[in-house]
Amino acid sequence: MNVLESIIDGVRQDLAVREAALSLAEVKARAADAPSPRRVLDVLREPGVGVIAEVKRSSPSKGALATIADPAALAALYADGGARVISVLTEERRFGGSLADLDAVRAAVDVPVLRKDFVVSPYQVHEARAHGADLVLLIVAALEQNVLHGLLERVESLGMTALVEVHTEEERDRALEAGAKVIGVNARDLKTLQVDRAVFARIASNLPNDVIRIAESGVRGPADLLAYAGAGADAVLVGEGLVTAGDPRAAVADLVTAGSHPSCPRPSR
Ligand SMILES: O=P(O)(O)OC[C@@H](O)[C@@H](O)c1c[nH]c2ccccc12
Repeated sequence: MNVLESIIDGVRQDLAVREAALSLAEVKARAADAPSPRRVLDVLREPGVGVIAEVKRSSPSKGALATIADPAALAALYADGGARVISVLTEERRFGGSLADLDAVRAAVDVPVLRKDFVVSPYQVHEARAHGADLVLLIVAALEQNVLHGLLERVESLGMTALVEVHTEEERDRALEAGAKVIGVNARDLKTLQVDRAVFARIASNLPNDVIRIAESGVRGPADLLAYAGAGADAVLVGEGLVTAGDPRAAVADLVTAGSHPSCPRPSR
């Protein structure tokens, strides 16, 4: 079993517990009662390279990164620093996240919020909406093509936006075939956990013009943002570099400043 498969194993076990506690019908009813999702595509198309700031306590590759006793306070600092979107990991076993974190962050900020998890079932999509998510991550490597299609349609039918994550050319083609409007290229291979920042340039270079491109993982500071910008990124998704920063607001602001400076390479589309 590779790392991704073993993470998904645990995710399915935890999901079974939640499904036994709360029916799909009840989750759907809660999702229907939730305030409407925000319009994410417009936010991601604003000028300059955007920053998606992640609430991330730990990871399978690095172990514990930060305690984050108050995820709402961290998210508020991120938003204050100029983050366009806040990403909240809700996977518990490897990343130390929870749906309670998502609730707390949702209540603390006005910017769009991403539910970052290993989504394999429609239940999790309705759950994301019920907890106020505006975006949902779908990882192509974790999904059969027909399941990817179905989940993407469900995300959009609830008014949310799918961030469709790829790591290879084949996965990129599958994301496009499924109708992805926002594609995240993860520099980290979830099967081996190795980071290779060059993957973004290779995979993002021949995406259709109207697809929004997010560079995920490995951003340590403004220089990495500028490199991804030069390869056509509309936004970068940053976790470790922000949760380990002494001043997360300033760390986000430094990235935002680099991404909006006139010398920053702009997506020429
Ligand atoms: O901490 P980093 O290197 O800045 O990476 C953030 C983000 O890209 C990473 O957390 C991530 C990307 N795709 C994922 C899928 C599941 C869990 C986590 C992720």
